[in-house]
Amino acid sequence: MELYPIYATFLLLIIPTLVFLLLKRNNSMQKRLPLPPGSLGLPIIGQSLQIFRAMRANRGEDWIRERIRKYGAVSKLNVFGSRSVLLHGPAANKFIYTCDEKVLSNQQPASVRRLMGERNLLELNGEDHKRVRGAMLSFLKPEALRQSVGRMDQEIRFHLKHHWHGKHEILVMPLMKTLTFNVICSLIFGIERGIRRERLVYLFELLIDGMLALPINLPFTRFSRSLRARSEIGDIILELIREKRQQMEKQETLDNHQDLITRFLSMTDDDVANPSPLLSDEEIVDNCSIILFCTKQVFWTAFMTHMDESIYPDPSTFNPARFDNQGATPPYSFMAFGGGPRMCPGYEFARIETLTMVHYLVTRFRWKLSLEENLFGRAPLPFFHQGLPIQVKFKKPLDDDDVIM
Ligand code: HEM
Repeated sequence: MELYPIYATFLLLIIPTLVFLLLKRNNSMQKRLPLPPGSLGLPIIGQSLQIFRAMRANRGEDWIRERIRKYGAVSKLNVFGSRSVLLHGPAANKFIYTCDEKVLSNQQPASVRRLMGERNLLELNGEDHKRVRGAMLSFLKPEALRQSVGRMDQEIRFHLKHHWHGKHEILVMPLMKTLTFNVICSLIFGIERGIRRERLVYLFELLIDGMLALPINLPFTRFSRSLRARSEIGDIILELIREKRQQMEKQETLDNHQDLITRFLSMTDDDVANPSPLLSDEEIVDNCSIILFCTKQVFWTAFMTHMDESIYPDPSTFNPARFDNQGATPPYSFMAFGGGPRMCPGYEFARIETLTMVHYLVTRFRWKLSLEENLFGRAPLPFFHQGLPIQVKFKKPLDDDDVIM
């Protein structure tokens, strides 16, 4: 195998729009094929610090643009100890999402693999990828999601009642993170509100923080704290698996659509005489963890394609309608949810959650921005300065009956 795409997880956190491919290690092929232009920088460090610095100063896009200007749409670089390739544009997006996995296979940097687990969907290829993705989609496809909309709605109403009602000003960004986490905890993990949910929130923050740190595993580093958090998250999910299995054995839980873990546990392979679980416990742990990571809206694979003026004129103006008519743009130009066999399986889930929230915002609230200028940055994850404060007024408060406690 010659080129490995580093899936969005780590580097795409910090380099919107880009997919990095590990350069081939096959020496004989290297002799025959020239490497793309670009420098690899210092050993191990490569361009990592430059990228971090640019991101922190909110100049990540400029850094990438400059690199593309200097070396073209395909260039080599060295990030976090991995020799990599930066690809840009719809043709590159198409290549990444459609090419044969013998040419290009999904693989994340070793540090990300340690944090996210070897068996998460982003790591899997071929039959394993198809099997696990199929299991996940059996829960996330629109027909199945119909059964979850009610609970999503409850979580959103509960959230509005507890975090928005009675307030004059709220910070949108942290609250939206809280809401997303609670929806995922309810629908994916099947965890009730309470101490275990709160512990999981805390641990996930540590986990994500470590993914943005240099991967040095010493007792005092962010990376090592993140590894410890990952281990505890794994224990919590394993505990949930044990509890749900017991419930299922006692037939206390018959609805295998109640959450994703229960769904996974209810699925077996095709061997009718002697069926085995479709997913191992390790696969359940890794894939539930990766969902939480995915929903922290960290995939910016195509950021630079979306900012390409030749495809989307005036790209910095707020105009979501520009993505409505995808027939008018070249294929693989709208990449917010990826494409091809790795297209985001949570697309409908995210859409329903967004629409439900927007429904309540429009029908129950009026709001206006508190700051004249709401500065947007990346550090390296995207964020609004001061958390995007808004002033809210209720048109029609939710009744107590609306919220199921
Ligand atoms: C607005 C919210 C979301 C956005 C913008 C988003 C974006 C993306 C993108 C761009 C990819 C493909 C990345 C690549 O191939 O390099 C992806 C993959 C994925 N997403 Fe999402 N996602 C969102 C929400 C969700 C949700 C709610 C879930 C689950 C409930 C989810 C689960 C996944 C998984 C498991 C993958 C890996 C798919 C595979 O490798 O086959 N995402 N997402």
